[in-house]
Amino acid sequence: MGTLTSCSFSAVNFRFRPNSMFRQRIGVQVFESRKLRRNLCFLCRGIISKELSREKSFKVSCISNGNNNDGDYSNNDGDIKGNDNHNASSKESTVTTASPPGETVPEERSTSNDPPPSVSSRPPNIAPLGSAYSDFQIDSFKLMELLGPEKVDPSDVKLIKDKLFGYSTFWVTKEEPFGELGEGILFLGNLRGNREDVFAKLQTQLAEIMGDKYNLFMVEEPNSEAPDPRGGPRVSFGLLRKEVSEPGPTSLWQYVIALLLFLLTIGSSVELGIASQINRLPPEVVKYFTDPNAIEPPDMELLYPFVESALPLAYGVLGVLLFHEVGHFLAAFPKKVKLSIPFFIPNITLGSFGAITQFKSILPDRSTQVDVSLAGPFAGAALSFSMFVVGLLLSSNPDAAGDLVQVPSMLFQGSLLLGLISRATLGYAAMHAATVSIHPLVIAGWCGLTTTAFNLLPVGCLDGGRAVQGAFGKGALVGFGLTAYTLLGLGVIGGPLSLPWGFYVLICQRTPEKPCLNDVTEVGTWRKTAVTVAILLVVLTLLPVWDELAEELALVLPWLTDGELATIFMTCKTLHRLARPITHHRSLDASRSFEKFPIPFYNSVDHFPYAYFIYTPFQVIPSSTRQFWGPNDLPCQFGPNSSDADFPLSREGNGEMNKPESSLVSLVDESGCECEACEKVSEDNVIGCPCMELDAAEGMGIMSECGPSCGCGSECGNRVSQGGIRVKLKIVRDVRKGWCLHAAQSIQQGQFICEYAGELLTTQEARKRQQIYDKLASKGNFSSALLVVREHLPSRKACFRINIDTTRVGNVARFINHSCDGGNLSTVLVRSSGALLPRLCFFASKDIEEDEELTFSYGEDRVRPNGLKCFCNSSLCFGTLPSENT
Ligand SMILES: C[S@@+](CC[C@H](N)C(=O)[O-])C[C@H]1O[C@@H](n2cnc3c(N)ncnc32)[C@H](O)[C@@H]1O
Repeated sequence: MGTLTSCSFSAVNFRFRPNSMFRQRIGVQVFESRKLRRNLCFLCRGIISKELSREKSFKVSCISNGNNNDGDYSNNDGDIKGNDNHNASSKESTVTTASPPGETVPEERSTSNDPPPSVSSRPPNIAPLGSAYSDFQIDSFKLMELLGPEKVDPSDVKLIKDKLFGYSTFWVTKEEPFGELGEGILFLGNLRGNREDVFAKLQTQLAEIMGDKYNLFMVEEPNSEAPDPRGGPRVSFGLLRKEVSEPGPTSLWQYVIALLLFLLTIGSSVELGIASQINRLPPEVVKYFTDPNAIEPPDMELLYPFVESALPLAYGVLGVLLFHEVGHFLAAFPKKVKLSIPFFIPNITLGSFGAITQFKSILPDRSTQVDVSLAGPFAGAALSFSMFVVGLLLSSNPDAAGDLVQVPSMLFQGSLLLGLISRATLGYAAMHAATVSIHPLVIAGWCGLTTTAFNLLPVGCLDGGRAVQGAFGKGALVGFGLTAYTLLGLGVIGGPLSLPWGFYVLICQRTPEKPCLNDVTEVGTWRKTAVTVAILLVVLTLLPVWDELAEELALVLPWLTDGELATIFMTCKTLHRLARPITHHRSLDASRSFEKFPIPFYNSVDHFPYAYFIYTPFQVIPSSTRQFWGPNDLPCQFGPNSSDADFPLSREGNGEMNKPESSLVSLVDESGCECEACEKVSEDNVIGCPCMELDAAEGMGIMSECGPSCGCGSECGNRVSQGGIRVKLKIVRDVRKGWCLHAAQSIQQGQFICEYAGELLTTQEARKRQQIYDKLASKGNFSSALLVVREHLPSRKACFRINIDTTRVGNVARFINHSCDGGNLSTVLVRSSGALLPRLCFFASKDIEEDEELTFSYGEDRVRPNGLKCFCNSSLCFGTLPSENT
């Protein structure tokens, strides 16, 4: 975020200066090269400059090998001259400075009569393939010279040495090349006063002598063997042309790119806002987001209704970006440091990775470098942290309940610092549930703080890298940078974003910042402290809670729905590894150990490992509960083997189920049966309800069992359907019908199979749900299991209607498919004495072989003209599945 750089985008200022001799020979190539350069993208410019740099260093090494005495051409001042000119200019740039009395001059300095390589560079005269090759080689060198950045004028060097430096300021003893491509001059020598005072004086005098032509840098003397006698490092002064050392203006197409990136960042921020509402999104969209290969891309119009509610989060993310950039600009303005427009980097996980902002002028000193670098992230972090804390407070405020979104609580384990703050605010219990409801501001703040932390990593020209370079020097940055890269590479910090971020930095932000004008004066203690604290906070923010995470995951994962588990699966390798055994375990027993025998899933046709639903062995009232479904050996205190107090649906020791009997009465439509025939019966007071015949036609038997009002216990022989499933079953995936219930053993005619257990709904709720199910089923990939049972009162004047929905909460009966010939199961309405409501149970209507599919007839009516296609394969198949008006 708001990362400042002058490296990646800095255009090297090249000037074409052909003289007559070369104008004709290389004019075309130069023109082509310049044209090419204009067409290069701004990222490629860096590469080009590196290529030139390599060429340059080769050239310099040739000179140092002693091939500098008889070159054919010279370009001391950047122009191409003949031999004589070369000699003349060589003389011009020769160091003739005499050492003042008493001053020690190193031997190699005092004998330095050769001009510095940057001033008198020339091509080698090796011509192994003859003169043509030699000409070609020389042309290449000259071409590079011509394309290279403009050098310091030798006449100016002489003037500066004569007028600028002296006994009272700095006594020059040697000159060396300076700058990325050796285009400047570095004056080495002895300091004659306080370095800051001398530097200020030299800068003022330089402006007087040369005007605005050059920048003067104060840098540490390279390879100095001893410190300065006045304390601190020995210094030297570098001279660079202004147009070479300062980045060029922002071009039109850079504005265009910045605009495009900004629009993309708005898009990615809105996308983050939509993704944060994962619990509200249509299931097919969630499935597609979590596993894009699993299903066809859903209609993205489905997301339109979520855009509006995504905006607050998007505004939060964009607000942090804005604060960050404003922070940089506010710190840069008083110091007259110019900044470029920000190039925002969109990112779908955080909304944005921040921005790349270029320095458009040389920084005056290292303190300014620290201040401008830290101001952006500090401003962004201040806003992010405020949003984060306010969001956490709103998360436990009942008035804001409507705005909350649910996220897996384990996501808070992704950051040690933010996780601890969240736990302190939301409480231990909330953070240890499977999901936690939070205000979108928490997500915006979290993303802002994470992005800020990433940008404060001490690497290259990220904000953190530049702050470390300013506070502790370039050497320290190398050490910090290597550590940060290693931690990112190993995934120790940054979680799933560590690699994308590492690549982003390597590609766009790896080069350290250029030196400041005064690159020697150290920053004060408080600035060093601020940088150190910032780096510490970065590590604490990006460090996940590994030990605790593993412990938490063991508790949390089995409680997640399949969609949530799939999301976790995709997040990172560790979570993938931890989620895999849960998925495997789920495919082993659909009943979550509630039944006597495990009921496994088998799928050889597609990739679905199991069907997700909440298991209930008996009828229940609708509730938004969560269910443990993972390996039993996990350290979980809420599993199926736990006490009833912990888990309301657990099996009692005697095999009986806890049934919420008393509340079931309210679910019955007390107005009686609302079917047309029954209504007629009530009005006309005619005895005999045609519904009765309908039930008889459906072949539904009625059976009485002992129940709560009987004195007998659970061992009584007249409680066949109350002891749970006693036959081995399995669930097999079929390519056309979806999941199917099969016998995993041979079953005799008349044997009890299972109850049709699920949620008991009011008729109003049943109708509402059926509408939703029909809509989802019409789009494919959805199977509903809502059954309506009508029972007539003995008076025959009315009938009760019971709606059992096993789609979301149910038992294995939800996998029994329809067969037009009635299948091999019969449905029986079982009434237990003392129980208010009957239960729908399945018995084998014929002998069933092992592996045979268990089916029954869903009914005879087909009221919908375009009903779902039936694949029962029976000779009586009607072609479509039965349907009636719910
Ligand atoms: C109670 S569920 C049965 C389990 C379902 N097959 C599953 O995968 O969850 C009823 C749904 O199964 C499918 N189904 C049941 N019997 C079928 C049949 N004979 N042909 C095609 N689909 C059938 C329909 O999608 C129906 O809505």
